[in-house]
Amino acid sequence: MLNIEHLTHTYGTGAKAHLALKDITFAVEPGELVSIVGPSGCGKTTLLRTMAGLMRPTGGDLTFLGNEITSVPEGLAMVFQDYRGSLFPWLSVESNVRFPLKRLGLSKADLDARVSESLVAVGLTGFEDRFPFQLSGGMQQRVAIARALAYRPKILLMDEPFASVDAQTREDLEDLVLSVKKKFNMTILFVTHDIDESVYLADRVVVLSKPPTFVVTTLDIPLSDNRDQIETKEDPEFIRLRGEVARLIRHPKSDDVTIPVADVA
Ligand SMILES: Nc1ncnc2c1ncn2[C@@H]1O[C@H](COP(=O)(O)OP(=O)(O)OP(=O)(O)O)[C@@H](O)[C@H]1O
Repeated sequence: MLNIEHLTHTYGTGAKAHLALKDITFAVEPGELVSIVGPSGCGKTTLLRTMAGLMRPTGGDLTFLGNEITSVPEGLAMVFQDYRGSLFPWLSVESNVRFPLKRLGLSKADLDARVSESLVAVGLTGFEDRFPFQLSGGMQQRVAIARALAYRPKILLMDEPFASVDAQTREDLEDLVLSVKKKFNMTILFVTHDIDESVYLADRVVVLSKPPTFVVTTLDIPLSDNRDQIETKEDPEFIRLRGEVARLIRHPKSDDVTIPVADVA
C-alpha cells in the first residue's frame, strides 16, 4: 500500500545542510499496523510529513497505492500529536468530525451515518454538541481520531498522537486504536518514541537509528491479536521484544550502513 525506498532528506544547503534522513526503506501492507520508533530528533515527523505529501523529500521514492506521492494523496488521513491545534475550536464535536467530509459529496443520510458511527467507535456518543475546550485532552484526541475514521481513509498516519496525554488515558487510547483497526480493518502507520507503545500496538516495528537516520531493522511482532495492557505487557515475548527494540535503538548494527563510531557508542 505504501512503499518507501531509499528516502533521504536534507534540510538547508551548503554549510547549513543537515542530513536528517539518510536511508529509509520499508513498506506497509494493507491491514497492517506498522509502528515507527526512534530516538527524539531522528526525523520521525519529517518522514511522516513526506509520506503525507506535506513536503517533498530530497531523495528516494515514495508511492501510495502504486502512485508517486507528490501532494496529499486521496485516501490518507493523519492524526497529529497536538490535538489543541488540530481541532476547530469554534466547531462542536460533531461539526469537527463532519467538516472534512463535505467535499466527498455524500448524501445527508450517509454523512450522518458516518459521523455517528465514528463517534460511537471512539466512545463519544452524548458529547456531539460539546466544544473542544469543554473536553479533556484525551477526549479531544478521540475527536481527532473520529474525524479521521469518518473520512474512511485507506491508511491512517498517526504522529506521536498520545504524547501529550496522561499515562492512563494513553493506554485507553492505545486500546482504542487497536479496536478501530479491527473494526474498520484499517491500515495504520503509527509514529512514536515510546518503545512499549511501538511493540504493544504493532504487527511490525520499524526501528530508526539516531541521526543521520537509517532503518536499523524491521521486527515482526508475533504477539496475539487480542492485546491487553496488563497481560500482554507481562508476556515474556513482549518483554523480549521491547528489550530487543531498546537495544537496537541504542546499539544499531553497523554492518548495513556506515555510521560514525561516536554515534554507535
Ligand atoms: N524545517 C526544518 N529546518 C531545519 N531542520 C529541521 C526542520 N525540521 C526538522 N529539522 C531537523 O531535522 C531533524 C529531525 O526532526 P524531526 O522533527 O523530524 O524529528 P523527530 O524524530 O520527529 O523529533 P521528536 O521525536 O523530538 O519529535 C532534527 O534535527 C530537526 O532539528
